Amino acid sequence: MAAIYQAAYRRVSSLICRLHSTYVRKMRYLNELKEDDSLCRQAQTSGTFYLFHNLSPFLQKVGEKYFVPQLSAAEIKRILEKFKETEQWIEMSVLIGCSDEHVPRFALDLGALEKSVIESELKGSFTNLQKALFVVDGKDSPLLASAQSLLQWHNSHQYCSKTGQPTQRNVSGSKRVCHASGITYYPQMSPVIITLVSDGSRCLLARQPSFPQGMYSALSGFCDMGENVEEAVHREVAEEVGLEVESLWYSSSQHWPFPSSCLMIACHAIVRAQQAEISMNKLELEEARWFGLEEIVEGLKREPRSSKQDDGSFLPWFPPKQAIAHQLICEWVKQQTSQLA
Ligand SMILES: NC(=O)C1=CN([C@@H]2O[C@H](COP(=O)(O)OP(=O)(O)OC[C@H]3O[C@@H](n4cnc5c(N)ncnc54)[C@H](OP(=O)(O)O)[C@@H]3O)[C@@H](O)[C@H]2O)C=CC1
Ligand SMILES: [Mg+2]
Repeated sequence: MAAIYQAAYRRVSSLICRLHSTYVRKMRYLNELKEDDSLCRQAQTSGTFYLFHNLSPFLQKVGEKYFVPQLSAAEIKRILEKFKETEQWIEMSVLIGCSDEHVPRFALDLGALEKSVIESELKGSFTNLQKALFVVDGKDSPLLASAQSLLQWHNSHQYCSKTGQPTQRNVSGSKRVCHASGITYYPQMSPVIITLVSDGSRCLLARQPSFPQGMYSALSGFCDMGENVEEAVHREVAEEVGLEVESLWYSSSQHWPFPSSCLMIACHAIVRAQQAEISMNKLELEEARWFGLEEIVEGLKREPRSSKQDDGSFLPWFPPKQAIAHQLICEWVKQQTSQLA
């Protein structure tokens, strides 16, 4: 009788499985890989690998385009053999996703091996993430950013902050455990709000001293402990430019790997036009000012290279399309132009 029930249960389960979308099956599979060490170890033998060297991703250049190659486990072993290293290195990789066909993707940092040997063997170069993110295809940059953030997190969480004992990672790299204290550590992200303030007809952009010359961006800031997104937006706008937000709405979010794993939560905010006088916080900002629609449209067309003028000053330009600040600015332009139409 039990066997009949079991067979019926299996048939229903497999039917449910077939009914699930590709996306749902993929997410379920990834979750299984995170939870099941032996399944994940097995997956490493059939997976593909993104290589890093001291947190810089490996890129190949074909003509003017940059690609992020996915290497097979066999190719990784071939590189390791060159250094007379064993395939145990593969265990240091972290799971970062999988294809629709359930081919798992891992990231592996070979920072302890000679960079130039790998580069000449694989015909490419390890490129600083600050450059890599902006030259690769748009679909690859979020993957590189999350892979690098996870590798960086493992790098800096080797020890338990309570006992000082080494922590051990699971096979997928989704967590680390201190066996002495029983504490489980999960990869951390810092929530950061980014807000494009408008007074109805102008928008407010600012420069931090560390920004490249001529670049202006929306206001941003780390959320404080216990604060919600709305409170963080109100506080940051008050702190940085001395204005009181009247209303705000959420736009979208983005994982941002600088300085290390931020969750950027992007919002639009409105301040009253009658109370729009900026009082800038000079400790955080170098400049903050209002921009009209025309100036924003011109700035969006400008390349950083073409912003320098003959007298040495810089015309304003805005963050590139990979940054969520760019998206906020484009949304504001759309809003304004639809109001004018
Ligand atoms: N993707 C995008 O479009 C954009 C992304 N950003 C990102 O937003 C982030 C935050 O922006 P920013 O305006 O500088 O933030 P803040 O205005 O909060 O100022 C940064 C300062 O806050 C302190 N701080 C508080 N909490 C943290 C934390 N968890 N991690 C690091 N520093 C913290 C540090 O001060 P102290 O050093 O004195 O302790 C730091 O220098 C940056 O990492 C930046 O890369 C910013 C603009 C655009
Ligand atoms: Mg700030």
